[in-house]
Amino acid sequence: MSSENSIRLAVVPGDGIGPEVTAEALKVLEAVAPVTVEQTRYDLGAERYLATGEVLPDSVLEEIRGHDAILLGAVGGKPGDPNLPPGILERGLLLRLRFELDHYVNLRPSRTYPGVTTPLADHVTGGREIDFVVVREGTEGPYTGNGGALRVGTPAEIATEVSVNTAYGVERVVRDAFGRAQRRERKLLTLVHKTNVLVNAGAVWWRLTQQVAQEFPEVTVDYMHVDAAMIFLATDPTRFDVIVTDNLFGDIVTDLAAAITGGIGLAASGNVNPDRTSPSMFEPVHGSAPDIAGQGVADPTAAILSAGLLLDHLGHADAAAALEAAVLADLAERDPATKRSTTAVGDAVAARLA
Ligand SMILES: NC(=O)C1=CN([C@@H]2O[C@H](COP(=O)(O)OP(=O)(O)OC[C@H]3O[C@@H](n4cnc5c(N)ncnc54)[C@H](O)[C@@H]3O)[C@@H](O)[C@H]2O)C=CC1
Ligand SMILES: CC(C)CC(=O)C(=O)O
Ligand SMILES: [Mg+2]
Repeated sequence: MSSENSIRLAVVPGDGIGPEVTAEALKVLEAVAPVTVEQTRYDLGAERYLATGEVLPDSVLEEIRGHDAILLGAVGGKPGDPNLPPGILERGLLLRLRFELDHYVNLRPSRTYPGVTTPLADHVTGGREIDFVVVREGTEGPYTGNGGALRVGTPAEIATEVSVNTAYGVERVVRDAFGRAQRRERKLLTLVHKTNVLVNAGAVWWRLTQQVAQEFPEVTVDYMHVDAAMIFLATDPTRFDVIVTDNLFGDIVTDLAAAITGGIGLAASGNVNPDRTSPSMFEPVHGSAPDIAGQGVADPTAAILSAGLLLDHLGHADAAAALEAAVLADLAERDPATKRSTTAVGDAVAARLA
């Protein structure tokens, strides 16, 4: 039975720890009132590719379009796996979903959690909480597949990956980031780029940031070269509020952001289509973690929090808040000396919602 609280969810568990953490996110989603989930599971990933040669058939993509949202675990094999051509799943499945569904806002919040220790000493954060969001452009940059290689395997080999930055693509993600900054208390937006070297792409980002800033007079605009931003993420992360950046820089920045706030197992993300012309996709920041896959030790918190972002995106703000509160309570009571299994964490969070 379909109702306004029912979510038609496409689930892509994927590879490695993807299915393990997705199962826990679904467990928690099913425990959150008043939403109900009607799931369609898609067995996309390494196993299907190896068995059939299929990565993302067009018919499957069209079916996925018919859902309210997508929950994805992670895709990809062990780096260097001879059975998987490099990027076949990352580009052919994950990025294809992001591009085809126009997920131009890759939203990655980062915050400290009560009870969670971080690698940063107290003197670095000055006792203040880290709480920022990275708005990573999701459909352009060097990830579009523009490039190639000549004279492969010879000493004269040349390989290129061209970064694509359109005014259309940059302006829309920058405007989204300004909107988020406007709604936050500190109203501070930091553009992170490398305008001193990547002068063509940098000029588009710089100019459009200055231009869109005119629409948001309450938002303070800052700029930082990406290398310097790494210094400040490690030494003074509370200075950030909203970071807007391109697809590659955002990918790297958000793994560091995860590390400084308690680990990659806690970092959630949403691949958002703000115009709602297609379903948005929610997934942990991390990958398929082949080094721990199958051991039942992956932390499913990032996947669970990603399900919270999904609820919020679909307008279930109360359910999203309840899910986040349950995760926070669970984190606050975690004993770092006791390692819990993936399912134990999911069970504990779900139990708080029951
Ligand atoms: N969105 C996606 O589907 C992504 C896929 N990948 C793919 O995943 C594969 C592995 O990539 P890596 O670079 O190793 O990144 P990764 O994020 O999978 O793993 C990096 C490190 O973090 C640990 N880790 C990751 N998630 C964890 C969790 N939930 N709990 C505890 N520890 C966790 C792993 O054990 C590993 O030591 C590759 O095939 C890569 O292309 C990588 C990033 C994102
Ligand atoms: C395949 C990559 C684009 C996935 C990734 O590392 C990410 O989105 O953070
Ligand atoms: Mg990444």
